[in-house]
Amino acid sequence: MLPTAIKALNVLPKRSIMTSSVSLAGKLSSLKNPSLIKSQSFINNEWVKSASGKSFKVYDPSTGEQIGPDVEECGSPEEVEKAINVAKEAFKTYRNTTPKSRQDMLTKLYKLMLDNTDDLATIITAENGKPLADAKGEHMYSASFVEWFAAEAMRTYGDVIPSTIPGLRNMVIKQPVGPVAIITPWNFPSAMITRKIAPALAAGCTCVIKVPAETPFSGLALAELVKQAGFPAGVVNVITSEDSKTVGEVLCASKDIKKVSFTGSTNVGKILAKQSASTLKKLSLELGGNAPFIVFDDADVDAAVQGAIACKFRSSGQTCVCANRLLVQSSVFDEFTQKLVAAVKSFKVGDGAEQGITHGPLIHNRALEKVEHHVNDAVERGAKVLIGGKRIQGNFFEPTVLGDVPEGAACLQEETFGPLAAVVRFTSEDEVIEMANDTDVGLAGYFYSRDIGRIWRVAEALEVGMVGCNTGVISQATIPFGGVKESGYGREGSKYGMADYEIIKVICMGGLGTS
Ligand SMILES: NC(=O)c1ccc[n+]([C@@H]2O[C@H](COP(=O)([O-])OP(=O)(O)OC[C@H]3O[C@@H](n4cnc5c(N)ncnc54)[C@H](O)[C@@H]3O)[C@@H](O)[C@H]2O)c1
Ligand SMILES: O=CCCC(=O)O
Repeated sequence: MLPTAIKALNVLPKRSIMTSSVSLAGKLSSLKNPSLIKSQSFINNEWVKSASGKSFKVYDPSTGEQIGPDVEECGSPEEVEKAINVAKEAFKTYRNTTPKSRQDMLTKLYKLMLDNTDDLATIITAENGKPLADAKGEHMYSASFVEWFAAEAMRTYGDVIPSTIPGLRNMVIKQPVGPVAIITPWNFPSAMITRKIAPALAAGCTCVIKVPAETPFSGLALAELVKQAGFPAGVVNVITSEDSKTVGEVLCASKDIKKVSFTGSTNVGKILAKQSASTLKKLSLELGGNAPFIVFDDADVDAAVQGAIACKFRSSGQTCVCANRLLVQSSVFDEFTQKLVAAVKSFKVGDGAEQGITHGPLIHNRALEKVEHHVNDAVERGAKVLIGGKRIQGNFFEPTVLGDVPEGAACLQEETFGPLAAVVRFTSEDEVIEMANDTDVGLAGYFYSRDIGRIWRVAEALEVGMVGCNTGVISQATIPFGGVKESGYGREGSKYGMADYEIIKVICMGGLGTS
Protein backbone atom coordinates (compact mmCIF):
# COMPACT_ATOMS: atom_id res chain seq x y z
CA MET A 1 0.00 0.00 0.00
CA LEU A 2 1.32 3.41 -0.89
CA PRO A 3 1.68 5.77 2.11
CA THR A 4 1.00 8.70 -0.14
CA ALA A 5 -1.39 11.58 0.41
CA ILE A 6 -4.01 11.61 -2.32
CA LYS A 7 -6.09 14.06 -0.36
CA ALA A 8 -5.90 16.71 -3.03
CA LEU A 9 -8.03 14.84 -5.55
CA ASN A 10 -11.31 16.34 -6.69
CA VAL A 11 -10.55 19.68 -5.07
CA LEU A 12 -11.35 22.52 -7.41
CA PRO A 13 -11.29 26.22 -6.61
CA LYS A 14 -14.95 27.23 -6.67
CA ARG A 15 -14.34 30.77 -7.96
CA SER A 16 -14.91 31.46 -11.65
CA ILE A 17 -14.04 34.49 -13.80
CA MET A 18 -15.11 35.84 -17.17
CA THR A 19 -12.89 36.65 -20.15
CA SER A 20 -14.47 38.62 -22.99
CA SER A 21 -16.61 35.67 -23.99
CA VAL A 22 -16.09 32.71 -21.68
CA SER A 23 -16.26 31.79 -18.04
CA LEU A 24 -13.13 30.13 -16.69
CA ALA A 25 -13.64 27.69 -13.87
CA GLY A 26 -11.29 25.43 -11.95
CA LYS A 27 -7.57 26.07 -12.08
CA LEU A 28 -7.88 28.53 -14.94
CA SER A 29 -9.97 30.84 -12.75
CA SER A 30 -6.75 31.90 -10.99
CA LEU A 31 -5.16 33.35 -14.15
CA LYS A 32 -3.95 36.95 -13.83
CA ASN A 33 -4.43 37.42 -17.57
CA PRO A 34 -7.48 35.38 -18.63
CA SER A 35 -7.24 36.74 -22.18
CA LEU A 36 -4.47 34.17 -22.72
CA ILE A 37 -7.19 31.52 -22.93
CA LYS A 38 -8.22 31.09 -26.56
CA SER A 39 -10.43 28.45 -28.10
CA GLN A 40 -10.25 28.97 -31.85
CA SER A 41 -7.69 28.42 -34.55
CA PHE A 42 -5.15 31.18 -35.10
CA ILE A 43 -4.74 32.00 -38.78
CA ASN A 44 -3.15 35.13 -40.27
CA ASN A 45 -2.93 36.69 -36.77
CA GLU A 46 -6.68 36.30 -36.25
CA TRP A 47 -8.76 33.97 -34.11
CA VAL A 48 -10.91 32.03 -36.54
CA LYS A 49 -14.22 30.25 -35.96
CA SER A 50 -14.82 26.63 -36.87
CA ALA A 51 -16.35 26.20 -40.34
CA SER A 52 -18.46 23.26 -39.15
CA GLY A 53 -19.55 24.83 -35.88
CA LYS A 54 -18.26 21.74 -34.05
CA SER A 55 -16.16 21.84 -30.90
CA PHE A 56 -14.43 19.58 -28.40
CA LYS A 57 -13.82 19.70 -24.66
CA VAL A 58 -10.56 19.67 -22.70
CA TYR A 59 -10.43 17.93 -19.33
CA ASP A 60 -8.26 18.41 -16.26
CA PRO A 61 -6.57 14.98 -15.92
CA SER A 62 -6.49 15.41 -12.12
CA THR A 63 -10.19 16.01 -11.60
CA GLY A 64 -11.85 14.90 -14.82
CA GLU A 65 -13.60 18.28 -14.96
CA GLN A 66 -13.75 20.32 -18.14
CA ILE A 67 -11.29 23.22 -18.18
CA GLY A 68 -11.64 26.34 -20.27
CA PRO A 69 -14.19 26.89 -22.99
CA ASP A 70 -15.11 24.31 -25.65
CA VAL A 71 -12.41 24.41 -28.32
CA GLU A 72 -13.56 24.91 -31.91
CA GLU A 73 -12.91 22.06 -34.32
CA CYS A 74 -11.00 23.57 -37.26
CA GLY A 75 -9.34 20.49 -38.79
CA SER A 76 -11.30 19.96 -42.01
CA PRO A 77 -9.14 19.65 -45.15
CA GLU A 78 -10.41 23.05 -46.35
CA GLU A 79 -9.49 24.76 -43.07
CA VAL A 80 -6.04 23.17 -43.03
CA GLU A 81 -5.49 24.18 -46.69
CA LYS A 82 -6.43 27.73 -45.78
CA ALA A 83 -3.79 27.78 -43.02
CA ILE A 84 -1.21 26.37 -45.44
CA ASN A 85 -1.99 29.06 -48.04
CA VAL A 86 -1.63 31.78 -45.44
CA ALA A 87 1.76 30.38 -44.34
CA LYS A 88 2.83 30.12 -47.99
CA GLU A 89 1.93 33.78 -48.68
CA ALA A 90 3.59 35.01 -45.49
CA PHE A 91 6.77 33.09 -46.35
CA LYS A 92 7.28 35.24 -49.46
CA THR A 93 8.08 38.26 -47.30
CA TYR A 94 9.08 36.73 -43.95
CA ARG A 95 11.94 34.83 -45.58
CA ASN A 96 13.49 38.18 -46.55
CA THR A 97 13.32 39.77 -43.10
CA THR A 98 16.73 40.37 -41.54
CA PRO A 99 18.05 37.89 -38.99
CA LYS A 100 18.30 40.86 -36.60
CA SER A 101 14.59 41.62 -36.88
CA ARG A 102 13.79 37.95 -36.29
CA GLN A 103 16.09 37.98 -33.28
CA ASP A 104 14.28 41.05 -31.91
CA MET A 105 10.84 39.46 -32.28
CA LEU A 106 12.01 36.22 -30.64
CA THR A 107 13.56 38.20 -27.79
CA LYS A 108 10.26 40.04 -27.31
CA LEU A 109 8.43 36.70 -27.28
CA TYR A 110 10.88 35.38 -24.67
CA LYS A 111 10.22 38.41 -22.45
CA LEU A 112 6.45 38.06 -22.87
CA MET A 113 6.70 34.42 -21.86
CA LEU A 114 8.61 35.37 -18.72
CA ASP A 115 6.11 38.16 -17.92
CA ASN A 116 3.34 35.55 -18.00
CA THR A 117 5.18 32.77 -16.16
CA ASP A 118 2.57 32.08 -13.48
CA ASP A 119 -0.32 31.94 -15.93
CA LEU A 120 1.46 29.81 -18.51
CA ALA A 121 2.54 27.33 -15.81
CA THR A 122 -1.01 27.22 -14.43
CA ILE A 123 -2.34 26.39 -17.90
CA ILE A 124 0.20 23.55 -18.25
CA THR A 125 -0.83 22.07 -14.89
CA ALA A 126 -4.54 22.44 -15.65
CA GLU A 127 -4.43 20.64 -19.00
CA ASN A 128 -1.54 18.20 -18.52
CA GLY A 129 -1.73 17.51 -14.78
CA LYS A 130 1.97 17.84 -13.92
CA PRO A 131 2.69 19.50 -10.55
CA LEU A 132 2.99 23.27 -10.62
CA ALA A 133 6.74 23.20 -9.89
CA ASP A 134 7.26 20.88 -12.88
CA ALA A 135 4.98 23.06 -15.00
CA LYS A 136 7.13 26.09 -14.12
CA GLY A 137 10.17 24.00 -15.04
CA GLU A 138 8.63 23.14 -18.40
CA HIS A 139 7.69 26.77 -18.96
CA MET A 140 11.27 27.95 -18.31
CA TYR A 141 12.57 25.16 -20.54
CA SER A 142 10.08 26.25 -23.21
CA ALA A 143 11.17 29.90 -22.95
CA SER A 144 14.84 28.86 -23.08
CA PHE A 145 14.38 27.57 -26.66
CA VAL A 146 13.06 30.98 -27.69
CA GLU A 147 15.98 32.72 -25.96
CA TRP A 148 18.52 30.32 -27.51
CA PHE A 149 17.24 30.58 -31.08
CA ALA A 150 16.84 34.35 -30.84
CA ALA A 151 20.63 34.39 -30.54
CA GLU A 152 21.13 31.67 -33.17
CA ALA A 153 19.22 33.78 -35.73
CA MET A 154 22.36 35.91 -36.03
CA ARG A 155 24.68 32.94 -36.47
CA THR A 156 23.53 31.45 -39.76
CA TYR A 157 27.00 31.54 -41.22
CA GLY A 158 27.91 30.32 -44.69
CA ASP A 159 31.18 29.04 -46.17
CA VAL A 160 33.68 29.83 -48.88
CA ILE A 161 34.99 26.66 -50.52
CA PRO A 162 38.17 26.41 -52.63
CA SER A 163 37.53 25.83 -56.31
CA THR A 164 38.91 23.09 -58.59
CA ILE A 165 37.92 25.10 -61.69
CA PRO A 166 39.98 28.16 -62.69
CA GLY A 167 38.19 31.49 -62.32
CA LEU A 168 35.46 30.05 -60.09
CA ARG A 169 34.56 30.95 -56.51
CA ASN A 170 32.26 28.72 -54.41
CA MET A 171 30.08 30.12 -51.67
CA VAL A 172 27.63 28.30 -49.43
CA ILE A 173 24.59 30.09 -48.04
CA LYS A 174 21.77 28.87 -45.81
CA GLN A 175 18.14 29.64 -46.56
CA PRO A 176 14.85 28.88 -44.79
CA VAL A 177 13.37 25.59 -45.98
CA GLY A 178 9.87 27.09 -46.43
CA PRO A 179 6.53 26.81 -44.63
CA VAL A 180 6.76 24.02 -42.03
CA ALA A 181 4.13 21.84 -40.36
CA ILE A 182 4.56 21.22 -36.65
CA ILE A 183 2.68 18.46 -34.80
CA THR A 184 3.22 18.21 -31.06
CA PRO A 185 2.14 15.93 -28.19
CA TRP A 186 0.39 16.54 -24.88
CA ASN A 187 3.25 15.57 -22.53
CA PHE A 188 5.05 18.93 -22.91
CA PRO A 189 2.22 21.21 -24.10
CA SER A 190 4.49 24.27 -24.31
CA ALA A 191 8.14 23.19 -24.69
CA MET A 192 7.57 20.84 -27.63
CA ILE A 193 6.09 23.78 -29.55
CA THR A 194 8.83 26.34 -28.85
CA ARG A 195 11.55 23.73 -29.50
CA LYS A 196 10.21 23.66 -33.08
CA ILE A 197 8.87 27.16 -33.77
CA ALA A 198 11.86 29.02 -32.31
CA PRO A 199 14.41 27.60 -34.81
CA ALA A 200 11.83 27.79 -37.62
CA LEU A 201 11.15 31.47 -36.95
CA ALA A 202 14.85 32.24 -36.47
CA ALA A 203 15.67 30.62 -39.83
CA GLY A 204 12.94 32.57 -41.66
CA CYS A 205 10.29 29.83 -41.99
CA THR A 206 6.56 30.26 -41.47
CA CYS A 207 4.57 27.57 -39.60
CA VAL A 208 1.30 25.71 -39.35
CA ILE A 209 1.08 24.12 -35.91
CA LYS A 210 -1.37 21.37 -34.96
CA VAL A 211 -1.73 21.58 -31.19
CA PRO A 212 -2.68 18.38 -29.31
CA ALA A 213 -6.41 18.08 -28.58
CA GLU A 214 -5.65 16.98 -24.99
CA THR A 215 -3.65 20.15 -24.24
CA PRO A 216 -4.43 22.91 -26.74
CA PHE A 217 -4.50 25.90 -24.38
CA SER A 218 -0.74 26.25 -23.87
CA GLY A 219 -0.12 26.42 -27.62
CA LEU A 220 -2.96 28.88 -28.14
CA ALA A 221 -1.65 31.12 -25.35
CA LEU A 222 1.77 31.06 -27.04
CA ALA A 223 0.12 32.11 -30.32
CA GLU A 224 -1.39 35.12 -28.55
CA LEU A 225 2.09 36.08 -27.31
CA VAL A 226 3.58 35.52 -30.78
CA LYS A 227 1.11 38.11 -32.07
CA GLN A 228 2.00 40.53 -29.25
CA ALA A 229 5.70 40.02 -30.02
CA GLY A 230 5.11 41.54 -33.45
CA PHE A 231 5.50 38.59 -35.81
CA PRO A 232 3.78 39.48 -39.10
CA ALA A 233 0.39 37.99 -39.94
CA GLY A 234 0.56 34.45 -41.32
CA VAL A 235 3.99 33.62 -39.93
CA VAL A 236 2.59 31.45 -37.13
CA ASN A 237 -0.74 29.66 -37.62
CA VAL A 238 -2.34 27.21 -35.20
CA ILE A 239 -4.95 24.57 -35.97
CA THR A 240 -7.21 23.19 -33.24
CA SER A 241 -8.64 19.77 -34.01
CA GLU A 242 -9.37 16.39 -32.52
CA ASP A 243 -8.95 14.86 -35.96
CA SER A 244 -5.15 14.48 -35.96
CA LYS A 245 -5.36 11.91 -38.76
CA THR A 246 -7.00 14.26 -41.29
CA VAL A 247 -4.86 17.23 -40.32
CA GLY A 248 -1.70 15.09 -40.58
CA GLU A 249 -2.69 13.76 -44.00
CA VAL A 250 -3.36 17.22 -45.45
CA LEU A 251 -0.15 18.70 -44.03
CA CYS A 252 2.00 15.80 -45.25
CA ALA A 253 0.44 15.69 -48.74
CA SER A 254 0.73 19.43 -49.34
CA LYS A 255 3.30 20.55 -51.90
CA ASP A 256 3.46 23.93 -50.16
CA ILE A 257 4.58 22.54 -46.83
CA LYS A 258 8.31 21.89 -47.19
CA LYS A 259 8.97 20.17 -43.89
CA VAL A 260 7.14 18.33 -41.13
CA SER A 261 8.44 18.28 -37.55
CA PHE A 262 6.73 15.81 -35.20
CA THR A 263 7.17 14.70 -31.61
CA GLY A 264 5.17 11.67 -30.48
CA SER A 265 5.02 7.91 -30.84
CA THR A 266 7.11 5.87 -33.28
CA ASN A 267 3.89 4.47 -34.80
CA VAL A 268 2.57 7.90 -35.73
CA GLY A 269 6.05 8.97 -36.86
CA LYS A 270 6.08 6.11 -39.37
CA ILE A 271 2.62 7.09 -40.65
CA LEU A 272 3.79 10.67 -41.18
CA ALA A 273 6.95 9.49 -42.96
CA LYS A 274 4.85 7.38 -45.36
CA GLN A 275 2.42 10.23 -45.95
CA SER A 276 5.30 12.61 -46.67
CA ALA A 277 6.91 10.29 -49.22
CA SER A 278 4.85 11.59 -52.16
CA THR A 279 6.46 15.04 -51.81
CA LEU A 280 9.80 13.82 -50.38
CA LYS A 281 9.35 16.29 -47.56
CA LYS A 282 12.13 17.02 -45.12
CA LEU A 283 11.22 15.45 -41.76
CA SER A 284 12.23 15.81 -38.13
CA LEU A 285 10.87 12.94 -36.08
CA GLU A 286 11.43 12.93 -32.32
CA LEU A 287 9.80 9.63 -31.40
CA GLY A 288 9.57 7.17 -28.56
CA GLY A 289 12.45 5.67 -26.61
CA ASN A 290 13.13 2.70 -24.36
CA ALA A 291 15.91 4.23 -22.31
CA PRO A 292 18.25 1.94 -20.39
CA PHE A 293 19.41 3.29 -17.02
CA ILE A 294 22.45 1.26 -15.97
CA VAL A 295 23.90 1.16 -12.47
CA PHE A 296 27.37 -0.43 -12.33
CA ASP A 297 28.88 -1.81 -9.15
CA ASP A 298 31.40 1.06 -9.01
CA ALA A 299 28.62 3.68 -9.04
CA ASP A 300 27.70 6.11 -6.28
CA VAL A 301 24.47 4.27 -5.47
CA ASP A 302 22.82 7.20 -3.67
CA ALA A 303 23.46 9.46 -6.65
CA ALA A 304 22.14 6.72 -8.96
CA VAL A 305 18.92 6.50 -6.93
CA GLN A 306 18.46 10.29 -7.12
CA GLY A 307 19.12 10.18 -10.85
CA ALA A 308 16.67 7.31 -11.34
CA ILE A 309 13.93 9.18 -9.46
CA ALA A 310 14.43 12.32 -11.57
CA CYS A 311 14.71 10.37 -14.80
CA LYS A 312 12.07 7.67 -14.38
CA PHE A 313 9.32 9.56 -12.55
CA ARG A 314 9.57 12.99 -14.25
CA SER A 315 6.03 13.93 -15.35
CA SER A 316 4.90 10.61 -13.82
CA GLY A 317 7.00 8.78 -16.40
CA GLN A 318 5.41 10.50 -19.41
CA THR A 319 8.60 11.79 -20.98
CA CYS A 320 10.26 10.41 -24.08
CA VAL A 321 13.66 10.43 -22.32
CA CYS A 322 12.41 8.78 -19.12
CA ALA A 323 14.36 5.72 -18.03
CA ASN A 324 12.35 2.67 -19.09
CA ARG A 325 14.63 -0.20 -18.02
CA LEU A 326 16.68 0.05 -14.83
CA LEU A 327 19.56 -2.38 -15.30
CA VAL A 328 21.45 -2.89 -12.03
CA GLN A 329 24.61 -4.94 -11.41
CA SER A 330 24.03 -7.89 -9.06
CA SER A 331 26.30 -6.78 -6.22
CA VAL A 332 24.47 -3.42 -5.80
CA PHE A 333 21.01 -4.64 -6.81
CA ASP A 334 19.55 -4.99 -3.29
CA GLU A 335 21.01 -1.71 -2.02
CA PHE A 336 19.78 0.18 -5.10
CA THR A 337 16.24 -1.24 -5.09
CA GLN A 338 15.79 -0.72 -1.33
CA LYS A 339 16.89 2.91 -1.59
CA LEU A 340 14.75 3.43 -4.70
CA VAL A 341 11.66 2.08 -2.95
CA ALA A 342 12.34 4.31 0.09
CA ALA A 343 12.56 7.34 -2.18
CA VAL A 344 9.34 6.42 -4.01
CA LYS A 345 7.55 6.07 -0.65
CA SER A 346 8.10 9.78 -0.04
CA PHE A 347 6.23 10.84 -3.21
CA LYS A 348 3.03 12.80 -2.76
CA VAL A 349 0.69 11.88 -5.57
CA GLY A 350 -2.27 14.13 -6.28
CA ASP A 351 -3.65 17.16 -8.03
CA GLY A 352 -0.63 19.04 -9.38
CA ALA A 353 -2.05 22.41 -8.37
CA GLU A 354 -2.00 21.49 -4.68
CA GLN A 355 0.90 22.47 -2.43
CA GLY A 356 3.47 19.73 -1.84
CA ILE A 357 2.28 17.37 -4.57
CA THR A 358 5.30 15.80 -6.28
CA HIS A 359 3.61 13.58 -8.87
CA GLY A 360 0.45 14.11 -10.87
CA PRO A 361 -1.94 11.93 -12.86
CA LEU A 362 -1.53 10.27 -16.23
CA ILE A 363 -3.04 12.01 -19.20
CA HIS A 364 -5.97 9.67 -19.89
CA ASN A 365 -7.38 6.19 -19.42
CA ARG A 366 -5.47 4.73 -22.41
CA ALA A 367 -2.24 5.68 -20.66
CA LEU A 368 -3.38 3.97 -17.44
CA GLU A 369 -4.35 0.84 -19.33
CA LYS A 370 -0.84 0.61 -20.79
CA VAL A 371 0.81 0.90 -17.37
CA GLU A 372 -1.60 -1.61 -15.86
CA HIS A 373 -0.93 -4.06 -18.70
CA HIS A 374 2.85 -3.68 -18.29
CA VAL A 375 2.64 -4.30 -14.52
CA ASN A 376 0.35 -7.32 -14.82
CA ASP A 377 2.34 -8.85 -17.66
CA ALA A 378 5.64 -8.51 -15.75
CA VAL A 379 4.16 -9.92 -12.53
CA GLU A 380 2.65 -12.90 -14.38
CA ARG A 381 6.15 -13.59 -15.73
CA GLY A 382 7.65 -13.55 -12.22
CA ALA A 383 8.57 -9.93 -11.42
CA LYS A 384 8.21 -8.85 -7.77
CA VAL A 385 6.11 -5.81 -6.82
CA LEU A 386 8.39 -3.81 -4.49
CA ILE A 387 5.98 -0.87 -4.18
CA GLY A 388 2.79 0.29 -5.90
CA GLY A 389 1.36 -1.69 -8.79
CA LYS A 390 -2.25 -0.52 -8.86
CA ARG A 391 -4.55 2.24 -10.05
CA ILE A 392 -5.53 4.72 -7.34
CA GLN A 393 -8.56 6.54 -8.71
CA GLY A 394 -9.34 8.62 -11.76
CA ASN A 395 -6.19 8.99 -13.84
CA PHE A 396 -3.84 8.27 -10.93
CA PHE A 397 -1.57 5.23 -10.77
CA GLU A 398 0.63 4.28 -7.84
CA PRO A 399 4.32 5.01 -8.49
CA THR A 400 5.57 1.47 -8.93
CA VAL A 401 8.85 -0.40 -8.63
CA LEU A 402 9.09 -3.98 -9.95
CA GLY A 403 12.16 -6.06 -9.06
CA ASP A 404 13.79 -8.87 -11.07
CA VAL A 405 11.71 -8.19 -14.16
CA PRO A 406 12.37 -11.13 -16.48
CA GLU A 407 13.50 -11.00 -20.08
CA GLY A 408 10.51 -10.91 -22.45
CA ALA A 409 8.29 -8.72 -20.25
CA ALA A 410 6.35 -6.15 -22.30
CA CYS A 411 7.66 -3.27 -20.15
CA LEU A 412 11.21 -4.07 -21.33
CA GLN A 413 10.22 -4.20 -25.00
CA GLU A 414 8.39 -0.87 -25.31
CA GLU A 415 8.21 2.35 -23.33
CA THR A 416 5.61 2.29 -20.56
CA PHE A 417 5.18 6.09 -20.54
CA GLY A 418 4.02 5.92 -16.95
CA PRO A 419 5.24 5.63 -13.33
CA LEU A 420 6.62 2.10 -13.54
CA ALA A 421 10.29 1.45 -12.73
CA ALA A 422 11.19 -2.01 -14.04
CA VAL A 423 14.43 -3.18 -12.41
CA VAL A 424 16.52 -5.92 -14.03
CA ARG A 425 19.66 -7.65 -12.72
CA PHE A 426 22.86 -8.03 -14.76
CA THR A 427 26.34 -9.38 -14.09
CA SER A 428 28.86 -8.03 -16.60
CA GLU A 429 29.53 -4.93 -18.70
CA ASP A 430 29.36 -6.87 -21.98
CA GLU A 431 26.05 -8.42 -20.99
CA VAL A 432 24.45 -5.10 -20.05
CA ILE A 433 25.57 -3.35 -23.24
CA GLU A 434 23.90 -6.12 -25.22
CA MET A 435 20.73 -5.80 -23.11
CA ALA A 436 20.69 -2.02 -23.41
CA ASN A 437 21.01 -2.10 -27.21
CA ASP A 438 18.52 -4.94 -27.69
CA THR A 439 15.70 -2.64 -28.80
CA ASP A 440 14.57 -1.05 -32.08
CA VAL A 441 14.65 2.45 -30.64
CA GLY A 442 17.51 4.63 -29.36
CA LEU A 443 16.64 8.01 -27.90
CA ALA A 444 18.39 8.41 -24.52
CA GLY A 445 20.50 6.09 -22.36
CA TYR A 446 21.90 6.62 -18.88
CA PHE A 447 24.54 4.99 -16.74
CA TYR A 448 26.29 5.46 -13.40
CA SER A 449 29.95 4.53 -13.02
CA ARG A 450 33.12 6.08 -11.56
CA ASP A 451 35.57 4.22 -13.77
CA ILE A 452 36.79 6.58 -16.49
CA GLY A 453 37.68 3.76 -18.88
CA ARG A 454 34.24 2.22 -18.48
CA ILE A 455 32.60 5.64 -18.86
CA TRP A 456 34.08 6.09 -22.34
CA ARG A 457 33.46 2.45 -23.39
CA VAL A 458 29.81 2.51 -22.35
CA ALA A 459 29.05 6.02 -23.61
CA GLU A 460 30.41 5.04 -27.02
CA ALA A 461 28.71 1.63 -27.09
CA LEU A 462 25.16 2.74 -26.28
CA GLU A 463 23.05 2.95 -29.46
CA VAL A 464 21.23 6.19 -28.58
CA GLY A 465 21.28 9.85 -29.58
CA MET A 466 21.76 11.14 -26.03
CA VAL A 467 23.78 9.72 -23.11
CA GLY A 468 23.44 10.76 -19.49
CA CYS A 469 26.52 9.70 -17.53
CA ASN A 470 26.15 10.04 -13.76
CA THR A 471 23.04 12.15 -14.29
CA GLY A 472 19.38 11.43 -14.87
CA VAL A 473 18.66 14.91 -16.21
CA ILE A 474 19.92 15.92 -19.65
CA SER A 475 17.28 18.22 -21.16
CA GLN A 476 18.57 21.68 -22.08
CA ALA A 477 18.01 24.01 -25.04
CA THR A 478 21.75 23.96 -25.70
CA ILE A 479 22.11 20.25 -26.55
CA PRO A 480 21.20 18.40 -29.77
CA PHE A 481 18.06 16.51 -28.74
CA GLY A 482 17.13 13.51 -30.86
CA GLY A 483 17.51 9.81 -31.42
CA VAL A 484 18.82 7.02 -33.61
CA LYS A 485 17.18 3.82 -34.91
CA GLU A 486 13.37 4.01 -34.71
CA SER A 487 13.49 6.95 -32.30
CA GLY A 488 13.60 9.10 -35.43
CA TYR A 489 15.91 11.63 -37.01
CA GLY A 490 16.74 15.31 -36.89
CA ARG A 491 18.12 17.26 -33.94
CA GLU A 492 16.33 19.93 -31.95
CA GLY A 493 17.93 22.65 -29.84
CA SER A 494 21.64 23.53 -29.79
CA LYS A 495 23.77 24.96 -32.60
CA TYR A 496 22.65 21.99 -34.73
CA GLY A 497 18.93 22.73 -34.33
CA MET A 498 18.71 25.43 -37.01
CA ALA A 499 19.89 23.02 -39.71
CA ASP A 500 16.56 21.18 -39.64
CA TYR A 501 14.85 24.37 -40.86
CA GLU A 502 17.44 25.41 -43.45
CA ILE A 503 18.54 24.33 -46.85
CA ILE A 504 22.15 24.61 -47.96
CA LYS A 505 22.75 26.28 -51.30
CA VAL A 506 26.08 26.55 -53.08
CA ILE A 507 26.68 29.46 -55.43
CA CYS A 508 29.52 28.86 -57.93
CA MET A 509 30.55 32.18 -59.49
CA GLY A 510 32.60 31.96 -62.68
CA GLY A 511 34.63 34.39 -64.77
CA LEU A 512 36.40 35.83 -61.76
CA GLY A 513 39.96 35.23 -62.92
CA THR A 514 42.70 33.72 -60.80
CA SER A 515 43.77 35.01 -57.42
N1 LIG B 1 8.12 11.17 -27.82
C1 LIG B 1 7.22 11.75 -27.05
O1 LIG B 1 7.44 12.80 -26.48
C2 LIG B 1 5.86 11.13 -26.93
C3 LIG B 1 4.78 11.96 -26.68
C4 LIG B 1 3.51 11.40 -26.58
C5 LIG B 1 3.38 10.02 -26.71
N2 LIG B 1 4.46 9.25 -26.94
C6 LIG B 1 4.34 7.77 -27.06
O2 LIG B 1 3.14 7.43 -27.68
C7 LIG B 1 2.37 6.54 -26.86
C8 LIG B 1 0.91 6.80 -27.07
O3 LIG B 1 0.58 8.15 -26.71
P1 LIG B 1 -0.30 9.00 -27.73
O4 LIG B 1 -1.41 8.14 -28.20
O5 LIG B 1 -0.68 10.31 -27.17
O6 LIG B 1 0.81 9.28 -28.85
P2 LIG B 1 0.61 9.62 -30.36
O7 LIG B 1 1.89 9.58 -31.09
O8 LIG B 1 -0.53 8.82 -30.91
O9 LIG B 1 0.10 11.13 -30.30
C9 LIG B 1 0.99 12.19 -30.08
C10 LIG B 1 0.44 13.38 -30.85
O10 LIG B 1 0.51 13.08 -32.23
C11 LIG B 1 -0.62 13.59 -32.92
N3 LIG B 1 -1.16 12.51 -33.76
C12 LIG B 1 -1.70 11.33 -33.38
N4 LIG B 1 -2.05 10.59 -34.46
C13 LIG B 1 -1.72 11.31 -35.54
C14 LIG B 1 -1.81 11.11 -36.96
N5 LIG B 1 -2.31 9.99 -37.49
N6 LIG B 1 -1.36 12.09 -37.78
C15 LIG B 1 -0.85 13.23 -37.27
N7 LIG B 1 -0.73 13.48 -35.96
C16 LIG B 1 -1.16 12.54 -35.10
C17 LIG B 1 -1.55 14.16 -31.89
O11 LIG B 1 -1.40 15.55 -31.92
C18 LIG B 1 -1.05 13.65 -30.57
O12 LIG B 1 -1.18 14.59 -29.55
C19 LIG B 1 2.88 6.81 -25.46
O13 LIG B 1 2.62 5.73 -24.62
C20 LIG B 1 4.32 7.06 -25.73
O14 LIG B 1 4.98 5.83 -25.85
C21 LIG B 1 5.69 9.77 -27.06
O1 LIG C 1 9.10 14.04 -24.01
C1 LIG C 1 9.75 14.67 -24.79
C2 LIG C 1 10.73 15.76 -24.51
C3 LIG C 1 11.25 15.75 -23.13
C4 LIG C 1 12.44 16.68 -22.95
O2 LIG C 1 12.74 17.53 -23.80
O3 LIG C 1 13.11 16.53 -21.94
